[in-house]
Amino acid sequence: MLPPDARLFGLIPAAGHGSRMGAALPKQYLVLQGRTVAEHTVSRLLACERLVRLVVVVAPDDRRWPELPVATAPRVSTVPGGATRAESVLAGLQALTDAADDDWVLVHDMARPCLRLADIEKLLQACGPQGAILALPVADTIKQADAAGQISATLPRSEIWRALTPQLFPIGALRHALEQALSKSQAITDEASALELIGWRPTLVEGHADNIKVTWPADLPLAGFFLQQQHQQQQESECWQPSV
Ligand SMILES: Nc1ccn([C@@H]2O[C@H](COP(=O)(O)OP(=O)(O)OP(=O)(O)O)[C@@H](O)[C@H]2O)c(=O)n1
Ligand SMILES: C[C@](O)(CO)[C@H](O)COP(=O)(O)O
Repeated sequence: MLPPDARLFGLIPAAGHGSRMGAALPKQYLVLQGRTVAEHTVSRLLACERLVRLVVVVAPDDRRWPELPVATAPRVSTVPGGATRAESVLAGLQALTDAADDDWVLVHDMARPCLRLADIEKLLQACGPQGAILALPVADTIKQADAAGQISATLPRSEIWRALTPQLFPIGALRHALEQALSKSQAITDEASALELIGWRPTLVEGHADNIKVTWPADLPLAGFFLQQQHQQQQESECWQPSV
């Protein structure tokens, strides 16, 4: 469990340009259910009342972010990102000047707008001393491919999980691990892999399958469906009255 006396900060890497989406604007500014992906995602994190404040890491040439209502939320601030996700996350950590090394940070992709508050709370509760990440066990059989696109191995499915975000770590440890990985030009695609490189073994916490990362064009209508489904479920639960 997150240490009761530790403060919790949020960090959203949002400095990417969404090349795989191939849209006319960065995917975090595409609209789903009447709001941008960015507004959905930031709102999901701000729903966590334990979050002291939230740093959003934006592209240095981002002119859209300041136009969003969430940009003026009291707990939100921004910092320019870098050329890679890891550099952007490190820039966000360096902006947490009011945080101590033993405070904790929740890193969540701006591209994951369907995150549930219940999953954030589950992560905070299940977190071990070496951090934790939301993840999903895989249902399909996993094949490893060779350079020619042919099967080179079938991996043990019971040991395979798909990493999601948020990913939760002590701020000092994450900053050190990212600095180490970047100084050695080690390719890392999530925060946990940087900690693994310094020998940490973060805890895997099962999340929900609707916490998808909007990456490809086909992900957009799916994320829209999940947002609509979650909104409907919330309305039904608010209207539900226990029978006396
Ligand atoms: N230099 C970068 C690259 C990515 N990200 C962020 O990291 C998250 C996950 O990255 P990804 O889905 O790859 O986003 P993009 O890099 O924008 O997408 P693509 O790789 O298709 O260009 C996104 O919220 C993205 O904005 C970032 O902050 N800084
Ligand atoms: C962090 C992540 O979402 C875990 O699956 C993923 O690694 C991000 O990868 P991306 O290439 O930065 O989208």
